[in-house]
Amino acid sequence: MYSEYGDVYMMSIMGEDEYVLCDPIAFDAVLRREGKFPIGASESVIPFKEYYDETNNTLGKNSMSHGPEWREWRRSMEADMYAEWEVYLPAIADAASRISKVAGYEVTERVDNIAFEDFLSRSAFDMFSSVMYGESPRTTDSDVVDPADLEFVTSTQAAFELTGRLLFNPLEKVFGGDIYRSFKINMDRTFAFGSERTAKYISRVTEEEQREAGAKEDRGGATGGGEGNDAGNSGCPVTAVKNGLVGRLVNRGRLSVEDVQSMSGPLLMAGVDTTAYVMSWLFLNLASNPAVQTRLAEELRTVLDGADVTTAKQMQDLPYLKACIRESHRLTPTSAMMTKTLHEDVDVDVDGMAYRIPAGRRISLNLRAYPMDPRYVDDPTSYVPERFLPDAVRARSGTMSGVALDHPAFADPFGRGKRRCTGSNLAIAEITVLAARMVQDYEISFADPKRAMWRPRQRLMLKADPYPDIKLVRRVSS
Ligand code: HEM
Repeated sequence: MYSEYGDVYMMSIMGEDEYVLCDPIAFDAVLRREGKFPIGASESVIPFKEYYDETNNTLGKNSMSHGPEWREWRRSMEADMYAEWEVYLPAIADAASRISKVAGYEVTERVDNIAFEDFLSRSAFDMFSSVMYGESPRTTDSDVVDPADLEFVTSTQAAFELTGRLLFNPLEKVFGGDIYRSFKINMDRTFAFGSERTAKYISRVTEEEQREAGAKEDRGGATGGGEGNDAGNSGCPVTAVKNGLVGRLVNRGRLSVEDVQSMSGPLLMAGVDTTAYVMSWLFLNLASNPAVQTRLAEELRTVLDGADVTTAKQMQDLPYLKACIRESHRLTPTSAMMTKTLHEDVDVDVDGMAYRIPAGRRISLNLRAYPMDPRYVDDPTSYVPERFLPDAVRARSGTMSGVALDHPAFADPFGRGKRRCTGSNLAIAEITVLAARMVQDYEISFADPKRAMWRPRQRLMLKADPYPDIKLVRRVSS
């Protein structure tokens, strides 16, 4: 569309006309007008919105609204989601290390092997659960996996996939078709699982605390009133839940235990397959480009020398890994658009022409236009992480290439402004830690290079279809 119509055009997506801008600087004018209670991109995912209405999930409804109730919902968890990197990195690193230990066997060696794409969904679930509950459920290890956890992974995967299909076939719901029925079953399972897991976790740690307190009392050392408990004195009954996001949310005292339970399903839903899709493109790009992988393995060896990434400093010291992730987003983003809807009309200037975009009309920034334009980007269809190394970025600063490659709108897949993804730091940490571990441990390639062909397919996010079979071979040095 961009090459045919230029910097601004209109198109109809999901039955609604929307403006599409290609210039990120013009899109900045939209962002500046988003106001105090911006409309979130998630609000256009109608199947979720309707599901929350039907199941009377108040926090779910708040998350998909744009008034004071949305802000309160967001504030109730933001501080814990955007916590210091070091808070969650060790748990993520532990999960990633367990994942990588079994990856070669599970994906390549076992007769009944796990498709790499599914392995990544399980990996994302293991890492995110480690963040939520302080320990990994190890769904990537077929010897120890709990079938209930596996059912969760399959249900979210299905719900995610079916949401995409429903978006493009809204009549499915009207006529109560199979896609809608299946979507509902999988959403119910996902949410029941999240709530139940969280309840179990909270009661387990509460019991542990009571046992510890009892033991202290027996030794005559009990002080009472929760004193000496670094989980805080919020008045919350679950003072012992120190580990993990769930514990931090409960202990902050803005949400009740029941609130956290009802948020767990939606958070797992928002945090698992999104991350898996981004990782699936990254590993696909690495498998397609062995020279890049070799250079990355060399950087990891030099900086980490076999260790896991557990500190923010280590993350900073891996510019090539960062560039690989950044280049993967440029070449194969999980969504081709960043979308906003404003409460008021906005005037946008593009090439000296003024466009008035009415309130309530969707406006998108095309993430594939400038970053793939050969006038601004050399060899745009190739995967070249070197273009995102600090020297290259500095050299093009102030040029159109700098805009096309380095404008913040193109930096990552998490959106911008007040509705930016609350899980962005967690997702970046998970992707970085797992990629660092896997590339240190394995050479990642296609099982059958001749048959490794795919096309991007639009569901809720863009995915490679069919996802090629991946082969993992242990690196000699590891
Ligand atoms: C790589 C993985 C992820 C991607 C690509 C992603 C992408 C996005 C995008 C594009 C938005 C909409 C932003 C907007 O409205 O402008 C969003 C919102 C959101 N994301 Fe993520 N996300 C990811 C991981 C996560 C994780 C791990 C969580 C953690 C639970 C999470 C929780 C949320 C929530 C709660 C919102 C709603 C924020 C709001 O409306 O105020 N996401 N995400």
